[in-house]
Amino acid sequence: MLHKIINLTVRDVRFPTSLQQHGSDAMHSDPDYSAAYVVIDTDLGLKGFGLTFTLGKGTEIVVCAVEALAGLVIGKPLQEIVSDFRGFYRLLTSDSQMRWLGPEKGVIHLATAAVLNAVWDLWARAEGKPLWKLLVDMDPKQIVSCIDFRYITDVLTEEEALGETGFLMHENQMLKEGYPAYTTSCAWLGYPDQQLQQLCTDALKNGWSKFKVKVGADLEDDKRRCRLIRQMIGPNNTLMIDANQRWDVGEAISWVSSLAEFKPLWIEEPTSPDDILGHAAISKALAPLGIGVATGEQCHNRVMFKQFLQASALQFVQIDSCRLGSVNENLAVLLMAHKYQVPVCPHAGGVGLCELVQHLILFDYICVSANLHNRMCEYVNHLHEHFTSPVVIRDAHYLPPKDPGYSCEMVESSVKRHQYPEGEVWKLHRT
Ligand SMILES: C[C@H](O)[C@@H](O)CC(=O)C(=O)O
Ligand SMILES: [Mg+2]
Repeated sequence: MLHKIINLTVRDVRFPTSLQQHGSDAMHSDPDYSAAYVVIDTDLGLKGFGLTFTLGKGTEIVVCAVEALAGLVIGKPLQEIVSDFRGFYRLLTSDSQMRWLGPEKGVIHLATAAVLNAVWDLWARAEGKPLWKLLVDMDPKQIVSCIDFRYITDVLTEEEALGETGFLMHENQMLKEGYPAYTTSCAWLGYPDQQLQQLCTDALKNGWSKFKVKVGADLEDDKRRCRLIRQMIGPNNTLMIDANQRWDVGEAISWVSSLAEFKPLWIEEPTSPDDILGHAAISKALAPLGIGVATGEQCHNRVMFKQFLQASALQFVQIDSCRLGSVNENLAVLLMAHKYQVPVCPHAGGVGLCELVQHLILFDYICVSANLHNRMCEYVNHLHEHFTSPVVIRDAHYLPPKDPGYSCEMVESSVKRHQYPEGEVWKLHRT
């Protein structure tokens, strides 16, 4: 723990996923899965790796924001950071000049996530544990000491939070069976029906039973695609639909009502991610149809999640390891979701997100929720080969990672090839 941070580098790493429409949805028709990839060096040689997920062009802006935050990290001993992690989170999010860019939202918060993810990775490596195990082994007081309770004490105080964690059940069950997953990889919006059918057939053979379909661009297309998938997966498997913020509130209600015959468990991001009362209205209108509302991948911070929960505006909380202020802020959301008894189903559609978020949901199950009803973690099957400790999926379950850290170290040759604009992959695509 005597490691002192002596340097922080950040690189713009992009994958040309849009060429084959991987990751496409009703609002993001050309998504190049990308990351602002952070490496922190320490005086004793140990490194920490972190990232935040972005799409193509936006990455360069996040890289600038990470560079702006670097000065707050370099020179700090790891021990000093983790012995007052709440204070360090505040230092990064409350800098009196940079907070004007957020506060705690947008580019500056994505950058905060990248930096803090690297610090958590460093801490877990220093302890020789995968991050989920580092969290599970902490006593509840230490967990709670990592959380900034500013703006959420009307819903969750520090004392209450102590009572929401610490069951320590089911670790062995997770090690044996893993955490249930669903797949989004069969039905990105830009995939033709034939590809969708083929991918769905393969997924069923590989034991998948929960599927998410992108919707929202054209109602007739949505009906055809949902019918196709429902016919293939049968009545007992689970279907979810995701509109990526395409509709106004009234439109969301009528559009989703016309897809109700396909029995989706949830409609994800039906409207603007900032419209809490709009989500509440949609939730209320769709409840009689048995369809819940899921959101979170573009929910800025714990304060927004608090209000979504207070307003009964969502029935599934989708935490994101790179949108919120890293583990610290995600812990706050997990504990608030538990208080409201709303299931957490993490978002993972992006590069590195599966690798990261599996740690958080394992902690949630083992120490907070102890419940698997209507709970599952998203899985997408792209780009795992670029990580040194890629996720391991068995029978549609995430197996707990064993390597020390937060699983987001990238293979250095992959980083070099995909670095924008000088990597060889991008030289090829620009000629
Ligand atoms: C642009 C991303 O692929 C997005 O569509 C992911 C997403 O909404 C999800 O995984 O859910
Ligand atoms: Mg989504």
